[in-house]
Amino acid sequence: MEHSVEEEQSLQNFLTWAAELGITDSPPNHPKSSPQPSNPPSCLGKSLTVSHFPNSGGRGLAAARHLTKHELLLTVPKSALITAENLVSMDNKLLCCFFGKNPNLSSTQILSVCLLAEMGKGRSSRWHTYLRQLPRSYDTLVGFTRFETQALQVDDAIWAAEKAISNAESEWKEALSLMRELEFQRQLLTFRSWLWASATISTRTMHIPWDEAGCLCPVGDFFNYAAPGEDSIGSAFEDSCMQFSSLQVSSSSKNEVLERELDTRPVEGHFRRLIDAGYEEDVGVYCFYARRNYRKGEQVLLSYGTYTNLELLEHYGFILTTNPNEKIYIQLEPDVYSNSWTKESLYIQPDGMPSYALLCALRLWATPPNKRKSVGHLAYSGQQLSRENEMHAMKWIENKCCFLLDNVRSSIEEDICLLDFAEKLQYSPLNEVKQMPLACEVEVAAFANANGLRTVGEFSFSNKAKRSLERWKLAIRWRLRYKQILVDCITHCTTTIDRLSSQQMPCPRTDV
Ligand SMILES: C[S@@+](CC[C@H](N)C(=O)[O-])C[C@H]1O[C@@H](n2cnc3c(N)ncnc32)[C@H](O)[C@@H]1O
Repeated sequence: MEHSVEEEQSLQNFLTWAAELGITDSPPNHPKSSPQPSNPPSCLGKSLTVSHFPNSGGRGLAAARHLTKHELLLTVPKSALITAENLVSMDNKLLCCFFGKNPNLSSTQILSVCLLAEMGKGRSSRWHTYLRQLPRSYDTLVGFTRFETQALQVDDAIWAAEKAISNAESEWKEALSLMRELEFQRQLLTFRSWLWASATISTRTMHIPWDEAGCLCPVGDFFNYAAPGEDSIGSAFEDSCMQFSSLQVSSSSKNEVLERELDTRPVEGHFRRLIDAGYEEDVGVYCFYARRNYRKGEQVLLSYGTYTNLELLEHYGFILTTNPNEKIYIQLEPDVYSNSWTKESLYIQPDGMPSYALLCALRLWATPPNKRKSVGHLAYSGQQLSRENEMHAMKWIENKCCFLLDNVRSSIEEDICLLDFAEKLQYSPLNEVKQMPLACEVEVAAFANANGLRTVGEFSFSNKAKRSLERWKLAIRWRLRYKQILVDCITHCTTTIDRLSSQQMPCPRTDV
């Protein structure tokens, strides 16, 4: 990716500014800390450098040298963290508006208002150098147009997008009177500006114990994401702890427990780090650690938490082709559903296998009601109950997957074709996109229509259409992965049924 001289200069200014705030990748007492000042002064260069990774997050941080697992890589002092508290404390207008009043807004709404107020100050903002580095637009679900939302094809995903949009709209309306009271410029009062602020917060805030909205963490928010467990071969304990680490995660109480643990551990030393990032109260610093060893030049990644692809799309605006935490939730009919399982435990895994709970629930359902009690303990311990029972359960899952696949508008082959076409639209000169694949005609026409393009040949895109193309591709990639998992599940079920039906041996338990 090409970067303008201006962008490079702006990044360099930002890194110098960050160094002045005390942000550093070679903290004092760090064994790799160097007394030599860099020229121009920069907060990076000893352990990390800014680099571009086109297929895994774009701008990110690369290892500047060999990095060792659990090593402290970056520290950001509390005074450099951008929180609602410090934005309000340095702004008289905000202070007056909030002083003694409860604006009845959530902490995230308050941070959005503060962020927009800061944007309104332009160059005079204390955080101007940081704010300039922020993306101008995001691909989170909340920014999906109607066409892009429909391109997700699956009801649950469409519903998630519609809910995100309507929630954002309500939150914006609730905050409008405060923003008017603060005399925001007209442009900052728009829903578009609100979406930008809330997406900035959703994609970049990091957990802090004293504010649920989290904080913006200059330089620390340059780390791109890897799913917990994806690139670290840690112990089960370490992996489960990683779920609660770093970028704003769902449960603040879990974080508090974890941070209490962390406070007792030295920054460097013999103890293994439990997580890869967190605010350390005793030193008043946000610390980032290497989750594994890295070779020089490799991208250093952070776990923001455990997310399915739909959740990643909703909160961060991207998906992973290989996401170990992907799940296709399966709704059971009332006659199959057992209260013993939470709905979140009933799903198909990314490898196409039914989850433990789903299989247990179906094995019990496939057992005659009068026998369920006597075999319950076997089912709950994950055992196969009988050959017929297993075949019955597998047939149910297979039928369910076929039903779900029948309910989406396009096939896997069509999606692959469409994705290929959409990629070409982006990278090929116009005249190379000669023929539109027939199978994709309807959707391509809908895309052209939604973006005010008269014909599919007219693909010299406006910036708005380019952004829409990105989100459309994300929607296609999301639904494609969904369908591939369902197909893998069908293969698993049919293979199991074939194997069981060819077995000659009678099963030990023929009573179920
Ligand atoms: C905390 S920021 C990371 C830095 C960001 N790349 C930047 O340039 O500022 C999080 C955002 O980076 C992108 N991102 C992070 N990890 C990614 C990944 N593995 N694949 C694709 N995009 C990713 C997403 O846009 C996400 O919302």
